[in-house]
Amino acid sequence: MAEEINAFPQTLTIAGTDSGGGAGVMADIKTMQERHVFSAAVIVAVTAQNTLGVQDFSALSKKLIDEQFASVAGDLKIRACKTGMLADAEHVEIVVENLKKYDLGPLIVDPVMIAKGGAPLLADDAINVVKRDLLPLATVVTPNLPEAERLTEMTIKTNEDMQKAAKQLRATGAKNIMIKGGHGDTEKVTDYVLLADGKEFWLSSPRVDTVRTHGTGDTLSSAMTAEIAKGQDIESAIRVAKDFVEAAIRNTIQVGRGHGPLNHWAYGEEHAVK
Ligand SMILES: Nc1ncnc2c1ncn2[C@@H]1O[C@H](COP(=O)(O)OP(=O)(O)O)[C@@H](O)[C@H]1O
Ligand SMILES: Cc1ncc(COP(=O)(O)OP(=O)(O)O)c(N)n1
Repeated sequence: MAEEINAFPQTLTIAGTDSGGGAGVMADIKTMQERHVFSAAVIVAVTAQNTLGVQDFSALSKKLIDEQFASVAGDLKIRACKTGMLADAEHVEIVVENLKKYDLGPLIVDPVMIAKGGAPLLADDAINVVKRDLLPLATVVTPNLPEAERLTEMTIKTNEDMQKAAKQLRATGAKNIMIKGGHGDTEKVTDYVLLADGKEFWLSSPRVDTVRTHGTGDTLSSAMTAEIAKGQDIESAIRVAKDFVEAAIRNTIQVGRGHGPLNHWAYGEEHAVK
């Protein structure tokens, strides 16, 4: 019997690299591997980065980015994709063009703007381009609190503010919204989800007292992408992703002297059949 070509669930991350291994494409691929999907990558930018900060970065040429999209789309069957660091307005446009050109499945947009150490990973003038051109393509958008504030031009302090911001983000055309509460200072971290059908829910877990939170957003959005590629509905994918990142933060690994990376094995080990 002939084997079905491309039957195995395949995902694509469209993002920047992290030489320190904790965030960006590196966190995405580790997460997707742990969630048992195959992951391809279109590199938009290369960063010189470690747990202490971002020392430098450079975005790739349009030609090389277009060629990466063509190579991936010309061979693999991508069932879900995600975006991360997109650097500037020009590169957001390049990515949008390619997302419209190829069928890469549902799109999860992690609107990465600033690294934990404070380095900007998206130029200020790109924020409007993200809102206008990228968010309308998004199946899910996953801003953290500062990103949601920039995208909505709102101050977000309360649960009601999160609900209001999510509604405003839905008006951009993004279908499902998850506002992440990692940057708050409450005892519990609470994320807010507003689904396309109007259903809303909160995901709350104890705040882990650690500085080792480098790549949390990447890990969450990659786990979500993987579950969607396997055919899970959006709500289930979001819930698995939250549990996955929570286990990865809670089961600290000692790597680096600053904002250390997560433990991408943790969820798998906690859920292993013994
Ligand atoms: N200290 C923490 N303890 C537990 N969960 C956290 C912690 N920090 C972040 N999270 C969770 O990690 C995920 C990513 O959130 P966040 O850190 O806000 O995103 P980003 O990495 O994009 O800044 C969210 O689900 C959030 O609730
Ligand atoms: C190359 C690259 N992409 C994304 C990020 C930001 O990752 P995130 O998950 O938001 O984690 P922190 O930077 O907040 O730790 C990055 N640093 N580098």
